[in-house]
Amino acid sequence: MTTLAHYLNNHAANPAVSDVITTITEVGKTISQLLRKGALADILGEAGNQNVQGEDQKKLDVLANDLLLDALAENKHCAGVASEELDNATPANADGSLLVLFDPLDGSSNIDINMAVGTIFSILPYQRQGNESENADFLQAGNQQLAAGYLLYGTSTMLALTVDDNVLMFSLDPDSGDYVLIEDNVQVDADTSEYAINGSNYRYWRAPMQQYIDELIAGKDGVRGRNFNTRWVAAMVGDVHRILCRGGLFTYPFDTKDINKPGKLRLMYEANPMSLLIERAGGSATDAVNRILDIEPTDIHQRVPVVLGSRNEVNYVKDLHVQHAAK
Ligand SMILES: O=P(O)(O)OC[C@H]1O[C@](O)(COP(=O)(O)O)[C@@H](O)[C@@H]1O
Ligand SMILES: [Mg+2]
Ligand SMILES: [Mg+2]
Repeated sequence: MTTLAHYLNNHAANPAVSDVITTITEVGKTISQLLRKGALADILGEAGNQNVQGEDQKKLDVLANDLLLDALAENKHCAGVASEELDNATPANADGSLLVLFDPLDGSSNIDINMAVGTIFSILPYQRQGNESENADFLQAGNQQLAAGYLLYGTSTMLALTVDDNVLMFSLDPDSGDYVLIEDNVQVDADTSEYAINGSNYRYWRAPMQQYIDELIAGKDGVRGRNFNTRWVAAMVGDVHRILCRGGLFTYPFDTKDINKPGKLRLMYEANPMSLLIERAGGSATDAVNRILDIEPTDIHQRVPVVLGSRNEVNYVKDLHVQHAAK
């Protein structure tokens, strides 16, 4: 049996990165325990505030954010954190060599209905050690990430982690409190017949995305010549986890529902970490055309359209977008 602690001590290259991963995953245990208690822990419902993005915060969004913030402030390697729930990045230890970004609670609309939620994290190098970190320090492309992953609080708690080019899956043993390695070198199938999208936004999508979904719905009677199946967890962690387990395509595409939001998902603490996991597992991650990991960020909370998963299917979507642009 290989535990996360054993793996990080014996196989991971960067001890500072390992230490920060340990801090995040320890907080994950606390969040997991709170979720198991559910309503009995008074963690459900609204917090009564909005975050910087104008979204109503749930109690658990705030709680998970505070737990991560407090724990990372104590970690000497962490120079600063940026979070979905914080207006600006918060400096931690000026001598730290790492910056940590997180979505403390992904899938907030699932909290109150006892469905899967998660925590997504990304670790970047900090270049200006000895100074207090600020927003600009975080504005690095996703290809600079040193490690990334998510905790999925589902029927069991799982950790998907990418570090040193490897993608690993761990399961939290509730008895021992250890994350136990269940899969090394996770790979995503290149082909799939399963896709995830919030179809209620159809009328707001661009023509190539509408065409793509029309083709999938036509199934064996259309140009694709085979049937496709829809799955939608309403938490990106859940949908990406399914893709790491059995392939698939996940998209939250560009839409015109709100002209101020060119996509729902956030680049720095949702799309980038998930893209690193998916690419390292042999899949693809794009904004429909461009590689997400090469996007140069301009804002820690910027949004981006996301199309990721099995690479032949992601390429199919990209080709449709390129063809439409050439018309
Ligand atoms: O409400 P919708 O349109 O189904 O959107 C669901 C998407 O929004 C998100 O919940 C956004 O994340 P947060 O819950 O962290 O804001 C994604 O995880 C998920 O894929
Ligand atoms: Mg999220
Ligand atoms: Mg969130």
